[in-house]
Amino acid sequence: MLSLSLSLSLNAQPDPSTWSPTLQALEQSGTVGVIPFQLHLDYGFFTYLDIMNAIIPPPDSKHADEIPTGYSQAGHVAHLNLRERYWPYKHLIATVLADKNPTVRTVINKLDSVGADNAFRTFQYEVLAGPDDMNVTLHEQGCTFAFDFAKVYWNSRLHTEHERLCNLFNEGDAICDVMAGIGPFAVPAGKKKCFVYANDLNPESYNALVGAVKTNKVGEYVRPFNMDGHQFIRTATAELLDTEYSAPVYPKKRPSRSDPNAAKPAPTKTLVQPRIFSHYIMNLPASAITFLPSFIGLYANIPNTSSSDIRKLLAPHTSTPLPMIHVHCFSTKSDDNVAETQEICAEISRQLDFEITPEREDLSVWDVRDVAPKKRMFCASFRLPEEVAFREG
Ligand SMILES: C[S@@+](CC[C@H](N)C(=O)[O-])C[C@H]1O[C@@H](n2cnc3c(N)ncnc32)[C@H](O)[C@@H]1O
Repeated sequence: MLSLSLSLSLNAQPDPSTWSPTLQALEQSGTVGVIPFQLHLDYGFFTYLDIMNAIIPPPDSKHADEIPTGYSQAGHVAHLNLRERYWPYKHLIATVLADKNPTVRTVINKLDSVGADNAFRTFQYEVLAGPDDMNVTLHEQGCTFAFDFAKVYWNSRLHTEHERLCNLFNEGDAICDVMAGIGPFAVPAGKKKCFVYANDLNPESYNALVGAVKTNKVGEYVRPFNMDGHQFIRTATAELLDTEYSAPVYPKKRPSRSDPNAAKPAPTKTLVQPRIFSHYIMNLPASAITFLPSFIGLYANIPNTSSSDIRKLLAPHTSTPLPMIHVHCFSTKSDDNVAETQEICAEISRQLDFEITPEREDLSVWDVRDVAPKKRMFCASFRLPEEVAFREG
């Protein structure tokens, strides 16, 4: 905690020539009187920005950036990404940030860009203020997540994207989350009573996901896996086709826990797990598009199940459409995202060896967020083409 105080006093015989013309006029007309007064302002009075503006030299033409106000927060950890110009002030910035934000206990500075050299998207960091405690607990979409921020990927700035995709899912849908991390799509989808197969290659993410499934009581709906995503797309698809499973749905109001004699209420209905995923999510923007070849011949090469049997599970034989694929990726930035949409479609087409055009009715390219001055994150969503899913080869 810093300490800072400032006293301002008007002396007993103030010099009216130093006053503003308005104050002089008001005093002369007798409307106001001027008396000695001492104003004591301490550290608590000043905001983070007041203090930074007073301490950090103003930007010059070479450094036109502003005082660093941006940070992201995961539980009690605030995560700065300071420009070089602010490095000499980093401990001061961090201390004031922690002092001025009651929910921040630890402030860290990122030392490299997320996952530049690391498949699990974790990062090197230094602690600038507070204890080196990266075990955080946080809440998103009414779910609780506890994890070691040093060992798994997390980004609070993706909360609207997590929510946007979860809003597309309906109760009883089967969802395949190929790079699930600690479960910010999977666990809320499970709360919505979707049947989720959730996977992450990072064993630490998998462990945190298992914990979140337990904490949020979604074990009947979410199954965690720990394997490579390419393989998972195929094994999860085959396993779902081969799995008979249903989950009872109980009335919302459960009897009081304090009454040991209260009987468990009867289920109001039973949800039957579908044999076909409605949605595949692939949030690994640096490389998820390169996982698309795993969808080629997805339904043509299932052990012990012929593709004609699978066709019978799908429209037009039933009301089940082919799955939607949501693949995250990076591209450049423009005002209208037109060139980026074309470029993303071209890359998807190349990976699937099947043309996906921007005009396609089932295609959308969603602008998720800007991640760097010239870099934007997108989510391309499209329905898996029948020709791709059933391609023999
Ligand atoms: C950008 S994070 C997204 C995690 C989560 N979906 C979210 O929104 O927070 C990407 C995740 O992909 C995982 N990952 C990296 N390579 C993978 C692979 N080959 N197969 C499966 N998961 C992988 C990482 O461990 C990381 O948790």
